[in-house]
Amino acid sequence: MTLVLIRPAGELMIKSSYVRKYFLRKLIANVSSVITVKSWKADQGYVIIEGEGDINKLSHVFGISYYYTADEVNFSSTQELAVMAREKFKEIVKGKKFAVRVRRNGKHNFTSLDVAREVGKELLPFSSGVDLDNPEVVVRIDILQNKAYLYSEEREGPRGFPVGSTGKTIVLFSGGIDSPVATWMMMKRGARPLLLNVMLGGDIQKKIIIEEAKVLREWSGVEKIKVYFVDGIKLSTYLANVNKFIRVIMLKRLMYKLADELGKKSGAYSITTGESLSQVSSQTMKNLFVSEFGISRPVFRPLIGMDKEEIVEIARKIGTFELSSKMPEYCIISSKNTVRARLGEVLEDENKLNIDIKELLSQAEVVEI
Ligand SMILES: Nc1ncnc2c1ncn2[C@@H]1O[C@H](COP(=O)(O)OP(=O)(O)OP(=O)(O)O)[C@@H](O)[C@H]1O
Repeated sequence: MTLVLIRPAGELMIKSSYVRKYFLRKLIANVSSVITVKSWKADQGYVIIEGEGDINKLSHVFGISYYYTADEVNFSSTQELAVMAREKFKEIVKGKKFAVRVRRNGKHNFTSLDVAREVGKELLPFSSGVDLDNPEVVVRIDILQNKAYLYSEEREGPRGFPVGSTGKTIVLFSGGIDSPVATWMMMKRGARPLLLNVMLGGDIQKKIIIEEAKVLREWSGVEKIKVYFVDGIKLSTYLANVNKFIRVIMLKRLMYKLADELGKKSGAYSITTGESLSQVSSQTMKNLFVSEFGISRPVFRPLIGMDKEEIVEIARKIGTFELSSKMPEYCIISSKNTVRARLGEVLEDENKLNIDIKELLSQAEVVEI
């Protein structure tokens, strides 16, 4: 059995005690999906877990700032603690420049610096000296009242809120580079994503999307991810009669309407897209206004202010970039697209289409990952 310490994201810990407990329960549920949790307790900004498994997997659990394994010791004086720290760390600092970092919670008649000095003095003879700025090894001690946790390596978590803690969002998911990143960013804020794809590209597109959803699933803890595949070819036949300059905007409106309807059915209160301002002609401010006009759910666009390089960097980090790059160009609805669609004209043409969004959605194929 290993002792795992988690420092939850700061945002989570400043909530009122009731709300904090809610978030912590979600966090532990998601942690339990990647390691075995035998027991856990929350103590002054820490979650202390007795468990086992591969703790590297905690790097994919939102809501964690830092995580590490540690030894727990009881102590009654700083001298006693320094001796215990010497026994644990003397081999690790051997021949190395080291630093001692102490964090302290609770009431004590000593400071963190007092402990760092005493531990430093004990370890000095085994090491090649103290270097506070560029140490080769760091000796770390977290003090919680009369207990101390000794460790040398702390790992950074992804921060954010636990997935599933802040509600569901319908993601318009094309499977290109942007929408997986937008999904991940909403998951980072605790949202559980339901992916909606308007299938215009056939089996290869579908296969890639499922693979991308599997990558995102590695970040979603206990929450499964559903993908809804809507028949896009059927949808595009309706668009054949629409003026080619507004065809793409019309398609976008229909996608938003599908997402709104799915949100109604599944209790999701928002829609997420991978749009970034003016990246392509359908993403000008005017066209975004026309696309989402009359949609009842708020549309979240986590990438709105990012450029392509920034988006690609995140896609690489989360592991979706390779898959997105394999996405073939599919069925061009129109290559001529206005940058300033007129709302009146679009709404008028939309009325003539007479598309049954509910029926289209009810025929969607659903894959759960
Ligand atoms: N076939 C589709 N099914 C569902 N949503 C889509 C589809 N195509 C586009 N979208 C949504 O519209 C957004 C903008 O798509 P667009 O094709 O204009 O730009 P993009 O830069 O290619 O986006 P992405 O990289 O996500 O494919 C996408 O991020 C996604 O949210």
